Amino acid sequence: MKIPVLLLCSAVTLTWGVAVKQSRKFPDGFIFGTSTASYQIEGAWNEDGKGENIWDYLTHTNPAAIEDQSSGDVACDSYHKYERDVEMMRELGIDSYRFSIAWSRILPNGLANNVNEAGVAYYNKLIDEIVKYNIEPMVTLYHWDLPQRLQDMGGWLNPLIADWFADYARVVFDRFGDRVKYFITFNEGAQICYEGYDWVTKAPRLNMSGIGEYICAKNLALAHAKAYHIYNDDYKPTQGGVCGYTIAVSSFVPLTDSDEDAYAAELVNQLQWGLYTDPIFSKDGGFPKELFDLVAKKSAAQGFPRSRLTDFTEEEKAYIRGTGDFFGVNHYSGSFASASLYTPQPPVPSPKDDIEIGQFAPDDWPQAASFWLKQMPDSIYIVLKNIQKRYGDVPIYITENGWSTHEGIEDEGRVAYYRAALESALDALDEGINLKGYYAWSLMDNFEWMAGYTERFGLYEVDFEDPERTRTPRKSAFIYKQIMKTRTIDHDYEPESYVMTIDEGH
Ligand SMILES: C[C@H]1O[C@@H](Oc2ccc([N+](=O)[O-])cc2)[C@H](O)[C@@H](O)[C@H]1O
Repeated sequence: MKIPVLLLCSAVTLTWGVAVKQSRKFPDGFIFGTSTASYQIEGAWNEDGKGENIWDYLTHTNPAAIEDQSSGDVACDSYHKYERDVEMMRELGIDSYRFSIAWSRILPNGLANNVNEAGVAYYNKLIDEIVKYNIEPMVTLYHWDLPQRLQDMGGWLNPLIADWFADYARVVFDRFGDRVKYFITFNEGAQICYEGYDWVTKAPRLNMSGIGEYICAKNLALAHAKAYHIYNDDYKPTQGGVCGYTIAVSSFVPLTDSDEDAYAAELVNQLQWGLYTDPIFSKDGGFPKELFDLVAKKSAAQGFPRSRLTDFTEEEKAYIRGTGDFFGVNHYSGSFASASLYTPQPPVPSPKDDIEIGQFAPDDWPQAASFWLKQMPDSIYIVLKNIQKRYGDVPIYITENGWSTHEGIEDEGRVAYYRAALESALDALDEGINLKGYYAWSLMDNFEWMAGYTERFGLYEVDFEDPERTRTPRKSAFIYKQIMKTRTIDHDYEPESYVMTIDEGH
């Protein structure tokens, strides 16, 4: 067995026998930012008319599902502390802030007949505060917090949800599009559909194995396309923004140079992201061919009269194709893919639809606090090349990238991860990949879904024992600030002190 050596594009060259670092610069106009999501930071779960969402429902009815039996009821309390959040953005000197809107905060029962003006007012205050300091807001319409009333009516399995989402999207564009120029419809299709309706690792935790994900994937694509067309036809001409889609993309590299392992890597890419993004970004539209054929074959062998993965009509394909102004990538890690070597060790994405593809993540890759997160060398470069190969020169934003620790201000693991990740992004830029920006996950510690508060991703530490939810910058905050300020990566830079200030102009 031959394990491929990854292409490591080194930033070190030899001059007169001495190793010197080339100081490569991020190009002018490259956007640096940080990301968060509503349920993970806002709290105020039932204040000022907000409706219940599927994470409120899950954490209240089944607290044991969450590792520390916690919830996002208060979280970072950003609903009340948003001014401090914006102050942190100014301290860091970010260009842009990605956050999400809680659907049930502005439409309490999910439907657009009843707009909660208090919820709208909260986002108006937040957006006004952001733009006041020349920070560009990037808004995700849906980061997993579906109004519970819509889930009661089937959630993402009910085809009517495409219209419910489109109506919600129209309210968002209408109320906030004068100041928001970057919209993302969905955060991570596979996590919404596969984890929510098959693997039961995310709300609503419905086990519709082998079919739930596929119904959801189709409804999600149609919902995205409807929202995109509304923006494109009714708002873009006057507001002039863009509307994209964000997906989790890991780097899957064939373990050997055999055809079987190449097929395994292709299939795992199709399972993780192609199922969601091919309908939007591929030349021909529709679901990925290999996966589509495989599910059809398996369905037939299982006695189903038709495939569990229902195809789009030609009209639907045409309606969805091309509905992405940019491709948002949430990238964290990767692994080798093998057709034969099945190694049930974390991180192992579940073999969806019983497709057993071996995932091989070497022991010597650094391990984060999250079981699924290992630091794969040069993985951003690999991922961006894969996307370019699949969809050409579509504009790409890395909308999330980050590293978890258990706690602590001296977060050397996160510092090393960010430096390596950004070097890898520079490698991709050097090769002309159309990468427009990079958002660190996350601005601050927050509610990490099923892991509760046991894993921390923040540039700022949050004290969840403190009613004030005090935020304190970690070492990584100073390192990221220095990178953004100089637009270069100085691997020797050490902060003089851990006192954060706002630089002139921010
Ligand atoms: C830590 C953040 O995780 C994001 O979700 C994913 C999903 C999939 C992978 N993956 O490696 O396959 C990584 C992260 C999520 O969007 C965000 O909210 C955070 O929880």
